[in-house]
Amino acid sequence: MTEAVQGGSKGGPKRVALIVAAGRGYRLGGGLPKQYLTLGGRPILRHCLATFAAHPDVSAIRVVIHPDDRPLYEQAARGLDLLEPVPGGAERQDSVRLGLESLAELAPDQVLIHDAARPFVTVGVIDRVIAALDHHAGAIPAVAQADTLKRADADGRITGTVDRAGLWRAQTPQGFRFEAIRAAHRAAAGQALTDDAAVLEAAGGTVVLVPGAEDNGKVTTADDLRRAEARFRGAGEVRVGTGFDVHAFGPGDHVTLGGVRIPHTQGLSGHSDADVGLHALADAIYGAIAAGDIGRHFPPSEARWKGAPSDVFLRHAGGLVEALGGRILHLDLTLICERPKVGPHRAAIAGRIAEILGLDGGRVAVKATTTERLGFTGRGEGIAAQAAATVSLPG
Ligand SMILES: Nc1ccn([C@@H]2O[C@H](COP(=O)(O)OP(=O)(O)OP(=O)(O)O)[C@@H](O)[C@H]2O)c(=O)n1
Ligand SMILES: C[C@](O)(CO)[C@H](O)COP(=O)(O)O
Repeated sequence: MTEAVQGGSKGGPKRVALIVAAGRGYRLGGGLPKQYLTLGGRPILRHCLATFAAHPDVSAIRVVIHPDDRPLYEQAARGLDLLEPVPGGAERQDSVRLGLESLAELAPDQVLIHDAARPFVTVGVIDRVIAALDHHAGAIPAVAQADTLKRADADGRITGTVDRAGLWRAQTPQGFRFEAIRAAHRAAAGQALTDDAAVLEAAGGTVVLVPGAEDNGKVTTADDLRRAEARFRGAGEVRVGTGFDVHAFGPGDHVTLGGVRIPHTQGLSGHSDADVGLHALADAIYGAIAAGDIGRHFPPSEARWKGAPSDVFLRHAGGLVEALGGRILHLDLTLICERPKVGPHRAAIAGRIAEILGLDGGRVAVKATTTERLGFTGRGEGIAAQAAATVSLPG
């Protein structure tokens, strides 16, 4: 992604997600910082990155990392379109401040500050924070305190019962008008505040609560990690989707199939790069998660998709699966044409598809067939593609 930030897909404010991932995870213990531990087959950090990356109203994402974690970060961010990460500081508050300073040159209107250690953030929670920012300088998701609260001394003897009325547990993403929170963080440096709402409050700003989600908990202790892992062991389901697409031949000297440029005596005509293979695959993935089709997400009526490389569409479909906490288990693509000959390019196509989606090569099958000179593909009028996507979703 370029270092210039546009508004969301519907226009409107430039809104950047700032993910803080520079902590060491001392309370959880173990070798690897918790945000890089594997949960459901992916690093914990990857889960929230996928959700923000799939959100249409988030223009860009920056992650704040510990300098020692660069290789771990690269692995977790593989295939996602993110801003260059920046180094964090000793405390969360320092990491947020440094992240905000790094964003200043992009001049966003709003920022959503999120803990990498909250993997189960949902589009719904993000939407509620964003909606509140229309009317307020700051908004955070929170859940009401449901248990009776006790105060105790160092020996565990109760010294009082705290009235829980009006008490809420703060979550992230915490959303703010950018300049307000940046100025507040500068002013609060050295004050040791545990969330960004407290930083804006200290500067006299008003922050409102929106409904959070019990599932949007932070992985802090080994128990939290066990609970998070249990979610993925639950009764998940496997879904299969199919996709089909056709593009007609037109003038040109190459076709793009499965993300690979193949020299040919004609091109394929279409609004985008007419990559019939990637279109069929994207539709198969959308189908598996009942998320509409490629035309709904990327309407041909919109000029910005003219000539677009189709890996954008495929990555988007894969991102939606990730945002649901799911995984693509297998893709099977069949290209149907007399010419060009697909065989010599099959491995390159499979490799490119796996690269776009961050999959192991063994999870992508590419096949080709002719129609024995019958029908429109047989007459050499165009190329057709059909695809199947097998996807697992958490229970
Ligand atoms: N210096 C720090 C400390 C924390 N964080 C991030 O802030 C989030 C919430 O912090 P917390 O759960 O306290 O994480 P850790 O600081 O890693 O945990 P611990 O206090 O147990 O070491 C995490 O995503 C963490 O990576 C950060 O970016 N920089
Ligand atoms: C910001 C936060 O996630 C709000 O609940 C939380 O305060 C950060 O974690 P920490 O454990 O307090 O550092």
